[in-house]
Amino acid sequence: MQEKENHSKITVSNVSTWYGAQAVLKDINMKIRERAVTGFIGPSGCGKSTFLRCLNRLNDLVNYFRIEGEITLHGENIYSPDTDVVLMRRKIGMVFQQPNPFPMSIFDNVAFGPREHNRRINKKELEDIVEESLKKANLWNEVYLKLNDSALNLSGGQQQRLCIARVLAVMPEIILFDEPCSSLDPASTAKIEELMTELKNSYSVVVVTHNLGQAKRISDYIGFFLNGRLVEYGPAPEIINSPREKVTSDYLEGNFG
Ligand SMILES: Nc1ncnc2c1ncn2[C@@H]1O[C@H](COP(=O)(O)OP(=O)(O)OP(=O)(O)O)[C@@H](O)[C@H]1O
Repeated sequence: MQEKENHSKITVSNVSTWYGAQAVLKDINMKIRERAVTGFIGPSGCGKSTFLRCLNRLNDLVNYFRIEGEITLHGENIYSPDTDVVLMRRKIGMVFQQPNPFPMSIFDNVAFGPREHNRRINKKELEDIVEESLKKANLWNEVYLKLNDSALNLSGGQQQRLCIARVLAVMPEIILFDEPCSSLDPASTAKIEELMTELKNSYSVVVVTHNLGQAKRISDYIGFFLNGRLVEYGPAPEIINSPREKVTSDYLEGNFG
């Protein structure tokens, strides 16, 4: 079946990675589509998080990490020595497994990035960005009367939506989610899934998930990783209903992992 033409934002070419002597990712090639949810699945330890973190160079923080190959955003290699890493990470935001709000007010959490970006931003501009970001993260109605309260007093699910608002406030193009619901209850999980589905109208969303049900519910494209290789990648209905590889169907049927 011919794949529907869709613009891609990120192109990954021949990416292999190592932690010290341990090879983790092996020759990964893929294009990540614009305005779609791309889900990465696979058993524990297969390299999904490592790969996600390659997409905004978070592994740079590990000094024994090494990468070969190329990852381009709009045709520019993000691993080029000329890359402004701070600017690149603003375009490619990340939401982590554990909600990690800063120990400051709800307002200041969302205002943090825009203030860093533009020291002379005025109060009204900042208030508008905070309101808009909280609305896009479906949190505004729950917090607009207590913007000066500590973010740490919010529930886990609210904290995760605050972290999403914090990413949105710096106007990213791509949002990476690393198992964003693994610490949340089913109701909070449903809200984050709904939000990811809404966000794809304006952003490219990439999500690592252990939860196959979640991958099936929200993904437009799915990549199945095993032992550091991208075994299969394509439109979600094809991967779910007629995977090419037997190992993919075994995983989807819950036979391992
Ligand atoms: N900072 C690190 N230092 C050394 N090894 C690491 C580091 N992070 C991950 N690894 C190793 O790399 C391999 C892939 O891990 P990774 O977390 O990317 O897999 P994963 O598929 O996301 O797993 P999980 O689903 O359990 O989170 C594992 O063997 C892991 O131990």
